[in-house]
Amino acid sequence: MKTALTIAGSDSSGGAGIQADIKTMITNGVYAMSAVTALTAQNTTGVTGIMDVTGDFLKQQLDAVFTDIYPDAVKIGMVSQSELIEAIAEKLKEYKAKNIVVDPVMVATSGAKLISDEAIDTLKEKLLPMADVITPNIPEGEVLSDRKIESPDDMVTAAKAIFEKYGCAVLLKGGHAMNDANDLLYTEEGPQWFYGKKIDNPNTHGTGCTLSSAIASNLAKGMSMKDAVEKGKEYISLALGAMLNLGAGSGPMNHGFAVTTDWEVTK
Ligand SMILES: Nc1ncnc2c1ncn2[C@@H]1O[C@H](COP(=O)(O)OP(=O)(O)O)[C@@H](O)[C@H]1O
Ligand SMILES: Cc1ncc(COP(=O)(O)OP(=O)(O)O)c(N)n1
Repeated sequence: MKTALTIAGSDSSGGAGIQADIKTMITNGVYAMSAVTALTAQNTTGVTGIMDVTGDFLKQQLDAVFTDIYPDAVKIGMVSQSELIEAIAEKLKEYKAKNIVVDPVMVATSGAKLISDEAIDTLKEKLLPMADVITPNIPEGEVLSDRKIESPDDMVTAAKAIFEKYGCAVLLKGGHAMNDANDLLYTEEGPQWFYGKKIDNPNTHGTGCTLSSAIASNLAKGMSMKDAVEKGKEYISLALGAMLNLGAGSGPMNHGFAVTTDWEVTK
């Protein structure tokens, strides 16, 4: 069985963060492991508290994982402090991690800031150059490219700028800010659009975490970047399309839409 590691924050409501990542990895057929960067007290209406782990403890978790069950892919999500980003960069280098997917999580849909300004600089300097692919949404793409993104043409210009700056593939996600759920992958082969029908579902909590984990799972299984993105997008469309409706705010998706509840022990 192929293996994947998520390095991210815990979402107590289970819709985003580590919990979304693990559900996604299981449903996509890989063995899931985690290194927790922070605990959040969070539900579908917002984030009420964040408690970061220490850099040393994050390193301990990464040592424990990499020296025992080596991950075929690594997904990185919420990392709010520079010290933690530096710890991740050091360990990924030490263990020669492969298939690194960085979701540069900055602000939750509910409006909570999930990274310090100083840590954004460290992310740019230390982690993005190590990534195989980064998956910013439109506001994150604006921060990384230093330009406004207001149209599909702007998406191409911004993704190219990020690709050239950090030397990794860029999947700029159109989901939240544009009319359609069209995402743009920029690689050394240039731009490629992945078109998606916008699903009329207000429950989009954790879409970014979920897509990046699906892509990491697909890379772990040996897919090309294009296939990993295409299949990842299919997965998120099905999870959103399952129309789960939980909580008072923007609720979670049904990550396990393909999991059956009527299994039986065969004798
Ligand atoms: N309503 C929707 N219908 C279909 N796909 C969506 C919808 N909202 C987001 N997506 C898709 O979910 C993925 C995550 O994108 P996005 O929601 O922009 O990320 P983030 O959670 O980081 O803001 C993208 O593939 C995007 O196109
Ligand atoms: C612990 C934690 N990590 C990441 C996020 C943000 O998740 P994302 O997938 O970008 O989803 P939305 O916040 O846009 O719904 C989070 N909320 N919590």
